[in-house]
Amino acid sequence: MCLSFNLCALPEGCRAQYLRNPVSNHGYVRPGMEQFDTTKQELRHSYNITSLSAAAFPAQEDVPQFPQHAVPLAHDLTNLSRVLLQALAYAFGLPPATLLGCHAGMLRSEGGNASSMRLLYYPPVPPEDDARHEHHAAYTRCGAHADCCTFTLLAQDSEGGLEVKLHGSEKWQAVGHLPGAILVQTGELLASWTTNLLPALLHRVVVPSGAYARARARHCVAFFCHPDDNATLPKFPQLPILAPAPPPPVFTPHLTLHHRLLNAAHHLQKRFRETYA
Ligand SMILES: O=C(O)CCC(=O)C(=O)O
Ligand SMILES: [Fe+2]
Repeated sequence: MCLSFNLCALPEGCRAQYLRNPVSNHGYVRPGMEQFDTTKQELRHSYNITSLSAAAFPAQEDVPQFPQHAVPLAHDLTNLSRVLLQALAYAFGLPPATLLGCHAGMLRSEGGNASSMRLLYYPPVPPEDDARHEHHAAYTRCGAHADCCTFTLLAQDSEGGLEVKLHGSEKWQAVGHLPGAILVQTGELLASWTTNLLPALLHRVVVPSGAYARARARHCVAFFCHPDDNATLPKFPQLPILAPAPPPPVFTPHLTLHHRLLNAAHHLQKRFRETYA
């Protein structure tokens, strides 16, 4: 969990060599490079991992033991995703390997699959800004969005701030910390495939109120499970137990894209253009 912090502690010039590659999506994302809420400053550092090859990681002298910690974690989260993909197929009455087959390339060196693991580090809110901006309006940690993937696995520390808006609700609800728990967030592709029977989960990370909490950093690991670029989307049966289908979501800035979705890779590239400066 501290890998992203250790990376952020490096001098700016040193960090620059690890900046995110816009084609592969691999690398360091500094605050401001990726913006979900353009009305606020988003205080977030991230290291996106889309390749597990040794050359893809920060040098040992810059961040000791980076691959030794990150690679096993990435394998664990990939394997957990595989279990969930089979469970999803089972729940929808599809042959168990149907979804696995569409996600065969997760974090494989050959490419052709956009899955990624993100090590997120949210720095403390600087005290001088704290005093200047009343009501904490100028900063947020992560603006509201839904993830553009099949689903996301999220492991957060105990600092708090993650909030979700459940389908059909107008209310943001805090996600509490359960030690060892992994939150599964439905993504836009799953919503599209299931014609919104499993709507994409809107979420955000707010800066907590209270000087003590605001002066503390937050860490999180997210794994974005994506289908293979060339995957043929499976047709999900409309199961009677899940009927009636819910109405289309109220706030879905990106949902209309699904109706003219050519494939998952096109959709993702469009989202990257929208969120990365
Ligand atoms: O830090 C978190 O809890 C959420 C991060 C997130 O939503 C994202 O990176 O897409
Ligand atoms: Fe997200």
